[in-house]
Amino acid sequence: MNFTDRLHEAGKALWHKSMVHPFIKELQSGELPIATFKFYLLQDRYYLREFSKLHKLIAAKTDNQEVKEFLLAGAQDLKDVEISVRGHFFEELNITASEIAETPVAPTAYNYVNHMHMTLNRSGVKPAVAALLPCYWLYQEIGEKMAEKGSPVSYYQEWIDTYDGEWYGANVAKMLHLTNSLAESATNEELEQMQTAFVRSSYYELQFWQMAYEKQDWK
Ligand SMILES: Cc1ncc(CN)c(N)n1
Repeated sequence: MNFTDRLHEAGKALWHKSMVHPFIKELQSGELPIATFKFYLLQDRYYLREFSKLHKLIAAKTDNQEVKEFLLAGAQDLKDVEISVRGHFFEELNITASEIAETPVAPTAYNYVNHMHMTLNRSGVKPAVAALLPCYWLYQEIGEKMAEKGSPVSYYQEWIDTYDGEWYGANVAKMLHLTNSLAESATNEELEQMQTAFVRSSYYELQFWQMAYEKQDWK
């Protein structure tokens, strides 16, 4: 059993709740209000930028050349592909620069990002890499599942396609490989910290849909 199989098992119940969350169900059926999708995109813009920065921060802290190279390439890839696909959504959905500037980060997006920074600062590289993993892996599972039926709304279909493609799958495979190779040299305490970080990120992935669904604010 790979270490990532153990992680998958630990996150399974939370991942299932993500799969059946109304945000995902309605994205698939096409019933999700565009305003809810826009809210998600605005919060995810903040998230993806921080996620890309985290790749660089973790890369700066590791001596493992393979991990460093993948994280630096991953940070660039996020900008070139996922963030740029989102830029295209922003144009098509008329999300203006002032709308972006005036949108405060919502509590869950803020907490999720803080959790990853905290994991890196308190527990180091191995748990921090495990904290990044659900972002890659859960979206691949959701994208593949949703691609079986597709969505009648073109924006939603485009969103699904991002996570069902070859490029995305190759990055997930690489992240799984790196996590397993880091786990091989980890102490039991580090393995526990990796699992905790993975489960907490899985929790925040679930909360992220809910945040968008209820357009969460600080009130
Ligand atoms: C919150 C979140 N998690 C995961 C992904 C997919 N990389 C994303 N765009 N946003």
